Amino acid sequence: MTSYQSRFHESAFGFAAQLSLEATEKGSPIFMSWSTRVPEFDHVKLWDRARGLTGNAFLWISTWGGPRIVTAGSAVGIGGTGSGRFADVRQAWSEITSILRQNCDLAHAPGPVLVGGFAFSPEVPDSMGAGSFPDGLMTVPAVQFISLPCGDNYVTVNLLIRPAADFSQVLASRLQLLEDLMNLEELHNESRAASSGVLSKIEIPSGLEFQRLVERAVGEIRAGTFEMIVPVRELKVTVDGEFDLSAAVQRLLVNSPNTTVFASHLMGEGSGKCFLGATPEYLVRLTGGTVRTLGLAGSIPRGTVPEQDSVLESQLMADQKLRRENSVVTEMLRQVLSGVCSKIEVENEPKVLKLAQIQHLATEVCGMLDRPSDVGIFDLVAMLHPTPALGGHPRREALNWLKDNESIERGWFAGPVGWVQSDGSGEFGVAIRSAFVRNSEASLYAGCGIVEGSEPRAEYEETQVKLLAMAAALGCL
Ligand SMILES: C=C(O[C@@H]1C=C(C(=O)O)C=C[C@H]1O)C(=O)O
Repeated sequence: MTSYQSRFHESAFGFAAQLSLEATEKGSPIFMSWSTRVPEFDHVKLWDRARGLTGNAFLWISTWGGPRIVTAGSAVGIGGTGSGRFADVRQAWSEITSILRQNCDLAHAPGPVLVGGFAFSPEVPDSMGAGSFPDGLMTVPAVQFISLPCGDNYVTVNLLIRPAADFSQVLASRLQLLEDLMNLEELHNESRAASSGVLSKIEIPSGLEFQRLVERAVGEIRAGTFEMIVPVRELKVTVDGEFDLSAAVQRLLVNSPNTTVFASHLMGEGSGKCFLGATPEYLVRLTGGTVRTLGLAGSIPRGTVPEQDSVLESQLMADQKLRRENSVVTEMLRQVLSGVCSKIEVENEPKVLKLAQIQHLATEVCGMLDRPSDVGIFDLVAMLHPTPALGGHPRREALNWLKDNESIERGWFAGPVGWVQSDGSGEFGVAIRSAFVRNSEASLYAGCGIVEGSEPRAEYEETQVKLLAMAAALGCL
């Protein structure tokens, strides 16, 4: 045991012993979150090691700022089902935070972080079988690593301490896990058979059928059923061997500017399953009562040379159809926030958000919560999801039509994925530009906003462009 590891032991065991006495005296449990500062670490290597050691690992690295997070294992898993999945998690998290105790020798330690995500729609039957992700699953990790924007890095061990119960075995195993995670220099690539080639690629539905779906959607728009809708398609790729998830995350980080890279790995039956992506869109960011959300809709490809790129950018800004798409989304966000916020600010005009292969119209909407103690991040998620950018407008009519007409299960695609801290701050991205990977099979997804005047062929091509980043990351272009 190195000297700092023995310091970890002394400090964490001392704190736990004190809390155990208190819990026994009070006759009720205490949730311990013990943190210490550590040197800078390699997030992707840690995540890879965490999934190898525990099966349950989460990574979040965002260009929106905020913390960079890697977690390992689970101290508490919180499931949520059906349309109440957000409220289920909110309730369980508030129970945990009400019995939370952190060691107070570190003033800025982040405390426990709740990480995970939710399915796009809980109403869709699970055709992915036991391999898929649940309606909602957020985890208080056994061990977490957080890099704060100020440059400080913390490691935290979380543990539920029950009255009159022995905590020492579980704590010792969490500290052992921490030690194993931190010994990165000893990390030899666990022998996972890397994929040696693509065996098959299947479009669901076929390109032609998807274009017909878009055509039907445009017909419904003309008939007045809804104003905007976002059909999604899937690309199922099978490879020989296994996908290299660590390389995929690394590639996303390097090749996807202006996005948040996330990767949630869970133990499946007998093997792991992973949902990962690099999303340019956030559903909600909450800090100190300030809410931010993003209207991201209206897209055009990037140019191959700078002159062509700026011509395309001007076209994007001038296109009335695309501007309308963006304003439908922004208006809904504004309306939702106006129910719970004051001082709402909406940018006058969209900005152009440039990604590697595509550029989007983006309008930020922000406000101050009127009653931050009553309305929290899970309430905001429940109100905002799904925005017209991923469902349609009006919401109910659009979702009903998708349920009857879209031939895939979205799973966690386009659902909220993110993290929350014990003070209620946190962020949820919209999980697009993502894939669900299990063994040798990956499902990549892409959708497109359809409004009056949308052309099926152009929309299909837009989804092709949106699939590129994930396909390149997984090595199956
Ligand atoms: C549905 C997706 O993206 C959404 C649709 C967009 C559009 O149609 O212009 C743009 C950004 C996203 O809100 C996707 O990437 O799959």
